[in-house]
Amino acid sequence: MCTMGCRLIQRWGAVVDRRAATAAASGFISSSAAAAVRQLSTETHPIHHPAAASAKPSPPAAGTSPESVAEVPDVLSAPPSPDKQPTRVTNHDIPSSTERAAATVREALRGHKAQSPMREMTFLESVDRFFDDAAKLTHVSPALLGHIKECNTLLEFTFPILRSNGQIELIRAYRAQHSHHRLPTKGGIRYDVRVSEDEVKALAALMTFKCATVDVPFGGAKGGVVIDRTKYNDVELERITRRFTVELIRRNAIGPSLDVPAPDYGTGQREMGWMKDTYEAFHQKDIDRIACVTGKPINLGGIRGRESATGLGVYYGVREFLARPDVVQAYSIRKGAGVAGKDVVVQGLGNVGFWAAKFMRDMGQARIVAIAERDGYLVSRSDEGLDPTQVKRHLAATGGELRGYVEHRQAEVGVATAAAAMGGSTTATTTTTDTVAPVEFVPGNPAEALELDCDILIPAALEGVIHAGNAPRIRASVIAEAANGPVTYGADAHFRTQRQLGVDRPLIIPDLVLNAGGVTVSYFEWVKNLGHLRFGRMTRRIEEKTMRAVVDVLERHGVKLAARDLLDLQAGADETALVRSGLEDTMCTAVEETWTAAKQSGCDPRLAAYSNSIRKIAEDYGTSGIFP
Ligand SMILES: NC(=O)C1=CN([C@@H]2O[C@H](COP(=O)(O)OP(=O)(O)OC[C@H]3O[C@@H](n4cnc5c(N)ncnc54)[C@H](OP(=O)(O)O)[C@@H]3O)[C@@H](O)[C@H]2O)C=CC1
Ligand SMILES: O=C(O)CCC(=O)C(=O)O
Repeated sequence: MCTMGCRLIQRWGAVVDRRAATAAASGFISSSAAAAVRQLSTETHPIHHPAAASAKPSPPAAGTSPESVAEVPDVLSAPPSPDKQPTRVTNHDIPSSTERAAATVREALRGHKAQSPMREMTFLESVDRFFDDAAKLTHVSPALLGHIKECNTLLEFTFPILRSNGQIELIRAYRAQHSHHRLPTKGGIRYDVRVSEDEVKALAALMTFKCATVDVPFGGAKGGVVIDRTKYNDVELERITRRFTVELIRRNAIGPSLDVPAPDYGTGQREMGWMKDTYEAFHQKDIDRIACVTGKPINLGGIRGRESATGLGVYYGVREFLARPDVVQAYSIRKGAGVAGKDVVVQGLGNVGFWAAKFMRDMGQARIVAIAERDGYLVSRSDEGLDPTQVKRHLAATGGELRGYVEHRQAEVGVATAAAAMGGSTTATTTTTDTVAPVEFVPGNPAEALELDCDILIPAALEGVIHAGNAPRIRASVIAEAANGPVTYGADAHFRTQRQLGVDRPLIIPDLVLNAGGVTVSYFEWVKNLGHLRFGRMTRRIEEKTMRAVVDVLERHGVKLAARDLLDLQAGADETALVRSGLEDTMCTAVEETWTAAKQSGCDPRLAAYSNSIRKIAEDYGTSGIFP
């Protein structure tokens, strides 16, 4: 363990010995592995370090002007700044999975770099720069600001897994815990080849500020496993997930009161179920053990509404910003107030993108004009736009490819039309139309979709997609940050310059506010798990009876209610209704607080959200003091 000011970095090289290999070979929990974990979990690896009386503010990040933004982030080879990165200690050569991952990333970045020759800073530097700019709007002391900004703990480790072909492979993984001012720390687990130290630290910092923005009582964390999940079968993915969980257990980096993971890019309910099951195997005496992770399947203690929460929160957030006449005026929002009738482009139809698109269309009456995925993008020129559910179904059938969607729909509609002509019944998917909406598939670089003419652009895949290189070509009136960090500091600086020049710039609804629905409902799930009771279970029927009595009184006084109103009035709130109500309230409050601060400080919503959260965290330190 080494301490550097307020920052504690813990790293352990993997114990790549025969015993670990045998444990992995046996499909994970062999008795020897269990014994090893038991032994290691008794070691003390304290990760809660509020002590920071000697915290010094970190120096400003390199490249401090928009013009000096560094090269497009090469997440693998970007040189670490010496003041922040202690010498890497590992006890083995670079794992083969990391080498393969590196090759894949370099390949992907080649296309990206060809697109944007501008120099750009890393993700973490970008987050740090936003923090620094926002900090100037607060009256927090430089020393405390330094403490709030730094990542407290970084775990980096490797572990072996046995592939189905009998080969042993080393996997690299991370967990960053950015702040322990509130416990547990909280944040998702990402499975992707681009996962790196810089990325998890940036994402963990965003979690800290996001939780403060929506008043969710957690510190920020984020984890990641460096794999291309498409290259592993389900058995291998389960082994990786379970072994990763054990590596967290042995470092005291998972637990209901310590650190609570959740889904992120490349993971979902399934992985959270495996993590929970693994954690439980080692903590049977802990009555709160299922609160060790959120985003679980409902039958394993998950909560209704978590899967769609981030996307629904995105819709609520956009709706709330666009409902404000002063926002519409300040950013000259095309087509004026409201979501209805707006043209929307979505990048990434995963968990967040799908639900965001669905709610924008179904609840907001927006038109989804384009959807981008890895292999290209779909553009619709019809009045009704794209139906995200149909596109998602196609992606599921093709293993994630948009290619073939147009032909597939044509065939579907053709069959339905023929069936209808023969007097046969039509299916639910085809009753609404008998001709295929004019949809075009544009193969190739999905990033081109970001530059399409639209009202609302929803990047819902990865960070850094709107950068200094393509920012001048973005035509959207609103950029709704469903992903974490999709707009770089360089791009943001470009848009701010536009403002100074009196040119219209997009309203950027920042990630700290807009995608906070996920962690908000994770908080509800955690509370549900600690309470050991489903929300609404004790109240729904009594609410129904009370409302029935009220309706009876109204009817006795001659008030006639329509059947639909009667149903609505008498429905007691179940878990889904309560979760959505809590989510909507949280999002509305966050937008209100953010926009109020933006007006007071004369800044954009991003800096307003950062500065509000910095103030809240500083207030926590002010009242709790600094240990010891
Ligand atoms: N899940 C959550 O609750 C939350 C997630 N977020 C953030 O939202 C973002 C998305 O997360 P999530 O939806 O969970 O992840 P998913 O893995 O569910 O979905 C991501 C989608 O984006 C696609 N994609 C990848 N690269 C590109 C590209 N270049 N162009 C277009 N599409 C692409 C992926 O395709 P493929 O499957 O082929 O890789 C996948 O369909 C991340 O930034 C995450 O941190 C934020 C808050 C909460
Ligand atoms: O649900 C959670 O706890 C975390 C969600 C997350 O990772 C995020 O908001 O980026």
